[in-house]
Amino acid sequence: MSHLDHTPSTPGKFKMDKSAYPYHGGRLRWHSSLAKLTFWSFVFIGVIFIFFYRSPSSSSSSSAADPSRRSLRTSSWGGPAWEKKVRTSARIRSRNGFSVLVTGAAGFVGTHVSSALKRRGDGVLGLDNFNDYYDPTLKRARQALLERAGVFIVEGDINDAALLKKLFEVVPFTHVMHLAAQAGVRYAMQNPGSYVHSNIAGFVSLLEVCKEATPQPAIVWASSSSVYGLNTKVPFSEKDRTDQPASLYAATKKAGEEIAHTYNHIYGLSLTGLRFFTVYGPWGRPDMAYFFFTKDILNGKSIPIFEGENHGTVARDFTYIDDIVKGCLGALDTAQKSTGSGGKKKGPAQLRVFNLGNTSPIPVTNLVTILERLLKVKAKRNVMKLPRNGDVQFTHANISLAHRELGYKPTTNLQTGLKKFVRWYLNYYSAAGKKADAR
Ligand SMILES: O=C(O)[C@H]1O[C@H](OP(=O)(O)OP(=O)(O)OC[C@H]2O[C@@H](n3ccc(=O)[nH]c3=O)[C@H](O)[C@@H]2O)[C@H](O)[C@@H](O)[C@@H]1O
Repeated sequence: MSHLDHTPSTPGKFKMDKSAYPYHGGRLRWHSSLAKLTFWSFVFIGVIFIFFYRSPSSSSSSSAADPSRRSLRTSSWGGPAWEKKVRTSARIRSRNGFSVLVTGAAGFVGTHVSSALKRRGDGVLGLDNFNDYYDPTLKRARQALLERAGVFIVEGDINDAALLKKLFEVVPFTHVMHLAAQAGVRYAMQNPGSYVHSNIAGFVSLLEVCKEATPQPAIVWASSSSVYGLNTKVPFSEKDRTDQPASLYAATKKAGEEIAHTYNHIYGLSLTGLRFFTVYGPWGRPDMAYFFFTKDILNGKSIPIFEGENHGTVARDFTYIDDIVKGCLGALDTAQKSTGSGGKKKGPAQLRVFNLGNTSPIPVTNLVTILERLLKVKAKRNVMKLPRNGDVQFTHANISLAHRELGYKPTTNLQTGLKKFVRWYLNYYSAAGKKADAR
């Protein structure tokens, strides 16, 4: 029974008792019809007014019109003060530096990459729609962090072509680091539309604007280890098949790789896809297992630990955020220029895909043991069969291509990386708790 079923019936309050109306004459009926007509006219005018008042203007984020994005605000942009902020944030401060548009800048990887670029003197402008797929206060805290570093995040959606065009008018970006996406493997069963909206429509919207830009930027973007899907050949190499995705999330990332091929082929856009392997670390994503395991272990809640058929090990090639950031910067630094301009291809352009993993898969049960040691709390383990909702049993990256071409060399093992995560987690949430107590 839903709680609505418990709503008390209050006939005395809500039921109209006919006897309470003393008038039944013809004149009064005429009066009441006139009153009804006036009333409904007002309602009609009111509805029209509300409709026009609330419909988004061309300068607001289209995300607000799409409930699947769950963007919390209608952003507004434009105007001299806003343009000045955009320009200042994107200004290059080192010799041979880049000006980079980072989409998904308030996200986990986006925040780390933005601050690393800014630190070395590149110009960085962020773009993020601040949707509420997970706690937006964490995204706002990351935004505050970047603001202190001099990175401005424009609030808007990658599907907002007018906004993207405006950004390229204001700044001739040399590079785009495209990290905005609907992440998470299992959530795709709950909200498939949001994956299509961000990972496919959003990516195309961005590429359409990039291809028209003069100069065209070079684009580095986040694909995913999940594209290997049901591939059983390990370690996963870029040459392996990726045509058996196990989740819609994986399918949209795979689609992204094909879309990248098309825009490279037709328009001469330089495109580099990075297949991230289960990235973790400080300022991470609360929807990921290492993050909510930490929370639940501390709260004494049991944690679901997946295992394969016949108690088979479920393992991931967990990769620490600082290593991923180095891989992203390596990809930007080695990206060649796009060859087209104003929507026309002038010659062949670079098209690349790299694995960015750690090359040492760790069973999820070991991850939990490390967390128990770091948190000094025993986990309540609830071992269960890997549900059929998109998860694969095992990931393992072959990173020799990224090593050769990008100089990528991960140096952080899971024990060390989780130690840094736990330190951040305890600090961040104890500070947040103190703030809440003070309110
Ligand atoms: O590598 C990637 O490309 C992907 O990595 C993660 O996906 P996933 O590896 O599934 O990361 P988690 O959701 O944190 O799961 C980690 C491990 O914990 C396991 N798990 C997850 C949830 C749970 O309740 N119990 C459990 O045992 C999963 O099966 C998996 O083996 C990210 O969520 C994706 O956005 C990303 O694209």
